[in-house]
Amino acid sequence: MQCTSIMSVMHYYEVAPIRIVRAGADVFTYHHESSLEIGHIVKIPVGRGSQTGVIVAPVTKPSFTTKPIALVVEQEPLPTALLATARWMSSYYATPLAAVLSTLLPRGIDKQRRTRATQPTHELIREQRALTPTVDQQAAIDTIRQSTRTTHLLHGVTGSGKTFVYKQLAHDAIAAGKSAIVLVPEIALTSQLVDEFLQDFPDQVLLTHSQQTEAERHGIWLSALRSTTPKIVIGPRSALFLPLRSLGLVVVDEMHEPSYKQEQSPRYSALRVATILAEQYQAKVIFGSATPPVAEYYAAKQAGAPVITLSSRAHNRASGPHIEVVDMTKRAQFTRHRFLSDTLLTDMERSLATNNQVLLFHNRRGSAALTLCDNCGWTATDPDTGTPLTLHADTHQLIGHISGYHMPVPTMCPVCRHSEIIHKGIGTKLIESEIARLFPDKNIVRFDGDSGKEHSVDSRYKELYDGSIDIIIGTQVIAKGIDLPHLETVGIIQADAGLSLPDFTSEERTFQLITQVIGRVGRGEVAAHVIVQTYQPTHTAVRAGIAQDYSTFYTAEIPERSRYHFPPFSYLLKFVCAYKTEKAAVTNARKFAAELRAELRQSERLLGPTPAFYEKQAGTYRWQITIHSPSRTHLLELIGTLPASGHWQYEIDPVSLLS
Ligand SMILES: Nc1ncnc2c1ncn2[C@@H]1O[C@H](COP(=O)(O)OP(=O)(O)OP(=O)(O)O)[C@@H](O)[C@H]1O
Ligand SMILES: [Zn+2]
Repeated sequence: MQCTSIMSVMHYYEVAPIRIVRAGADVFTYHHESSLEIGHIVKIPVGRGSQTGVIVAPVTKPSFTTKPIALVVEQEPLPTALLATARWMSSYYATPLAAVLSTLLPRGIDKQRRTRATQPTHELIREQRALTPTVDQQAAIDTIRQSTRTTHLLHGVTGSGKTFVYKQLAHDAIAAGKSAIVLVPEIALTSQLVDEFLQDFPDQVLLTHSQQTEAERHGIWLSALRSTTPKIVIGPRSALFLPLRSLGLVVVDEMHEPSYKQEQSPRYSALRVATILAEQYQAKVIFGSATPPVAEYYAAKQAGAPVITLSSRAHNRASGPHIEVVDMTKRAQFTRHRFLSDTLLTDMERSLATNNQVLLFHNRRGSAALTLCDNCGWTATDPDTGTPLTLHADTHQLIGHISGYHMPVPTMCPVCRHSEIIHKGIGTKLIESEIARLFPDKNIVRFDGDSGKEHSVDSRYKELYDGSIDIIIGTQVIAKGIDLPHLETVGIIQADAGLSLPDFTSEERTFQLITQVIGRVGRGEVAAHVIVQTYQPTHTAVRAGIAQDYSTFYTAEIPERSRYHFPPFSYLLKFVCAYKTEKAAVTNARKFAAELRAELRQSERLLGPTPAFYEKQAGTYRWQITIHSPSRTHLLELIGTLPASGHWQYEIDPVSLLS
């Protein structure tokens, strides 16, 4: 009734819309006739339309007139810890709160949906034995249990049994009535981890992954929000944002993986967000890896965060593999095939004869990296990016992996009309076709960015585990984390392939991949072999990778980072502009660089402007400027000097300077 509503007290709230309403404004004031809580998701009128928003604070009646909140979308408010984390992300990454909230909340949050089952339908695959913890594992568990710190780095060599440590600490969290989040770097590793956790926590696992539909994601989000019992959440970086009532543990498994950095705005690091979230909930975080990023390792030590080491393999009969290095410049080792050495082929044959598995790793997709004319040197390049096109022989296409550009393979040179078009370099598709020719009766499966959903490690995990796939060929997708009992021979086709990329993390990435791939074997009772083929056997990243020697790599890499002002010694800020013409890109980049130089401090360095590695993209020319600074705060201030135009993008803490 009219008069009672006048009599009743109005409540005023700051509401943060999940779409940007006006640049620079994160919150707006609205009123509601009943009392609401911080974190309530509501519908608010904005202009002529309506928007979803989140209540961030109660306020006193303002002097201006306010509009009413139209509707409360969810009875259960968002956990305040999650909201606080969102606000932290907004300021730490200099990103509007709306952009953060729309990342945090599921799409179609205001839709009414039929409720559905959220338990993963997963048939248990891995054989479970009751494990007695090793001395190292028990010590790690005890240290983390007793620690009063938030973040812990679990540096455990490949096969050291980090999963067991995670599970024990997850049991602790559940026993205390708190949830746990276990992050996996990509869907490839989900099945294995879900299997491990479902065995221990059959009714409590909530699984999120990138291939779920909008409705499925929403369903899982709601069941987290409404759940009164603790859950084990398993998923990619976005799993951090499930609205849990309580949280006792966050695990970031394979913390060195680049997928923990989001590449669209907000360009956040799941590692940083995990720590902030855990602080809000008073939970513990474990970053696990056999190859922690050197910058993270250094920072953890500096901050006095516990660094816990598992230095040997967990399985009592695991002896580590026998490793052989093949120098690719010595062609006498390649009498049977041009890139599959005699040693590798012999070892493959031996494993296959005894029904054991073989894994071949190569970090290049497609069939060949370079297509060129043997007569005049013309190279097939992507008109959008200026970088070489990759041959995909199965579809007779040349494809740009960044732009998606494709064209049929030319039968003659477009410049000199010569018919000798040659293809150089090795890709996983070429390896697959060669292996299929050499081993025609074997079950061969390729896993890489081209192999599609039905050939993902996740969907074919059972065949990988039980050994019915004989030969596994793949890129970095198969390099990490997987634990396969029948795997006996591992071949690295060209260990130095990644070193040619001009990026500050290329060597680290090469070291990590070699270490991780070798670590796929020698984990159990099978006496395993690894054959590492490389043109650069003496390169530090290659040598330390082969020796599985983190400390050698770390000791060599840290002074390099210091000398060239890279993390952990400097923070990085990258500005990239995109213009229709090269001239405009150069002129504007130079102009902004001059403005930035005027703001620079003594301890800071500006590099550029230079053409971006992918100089041409989507019909624009891209130029970039990089700033190295010991002060992250000052870099955030520099973002504030960005010209107000749609031509510029910035990224703070980039993990690559190439994209
Ligand atoms: N205490 C134990 N006793 C015997 N076997 C164990 C023990 N702990 C783990 N294992 C076994 O050792 C193998 C490796 O364990 P896990 O996959 O957890 O290694 P990881 O540390 O995660 O390695 P990676 O870094 O390569 O992923 C698994 O097969 C696991 O079942
Ligand atoms: Zn030519």
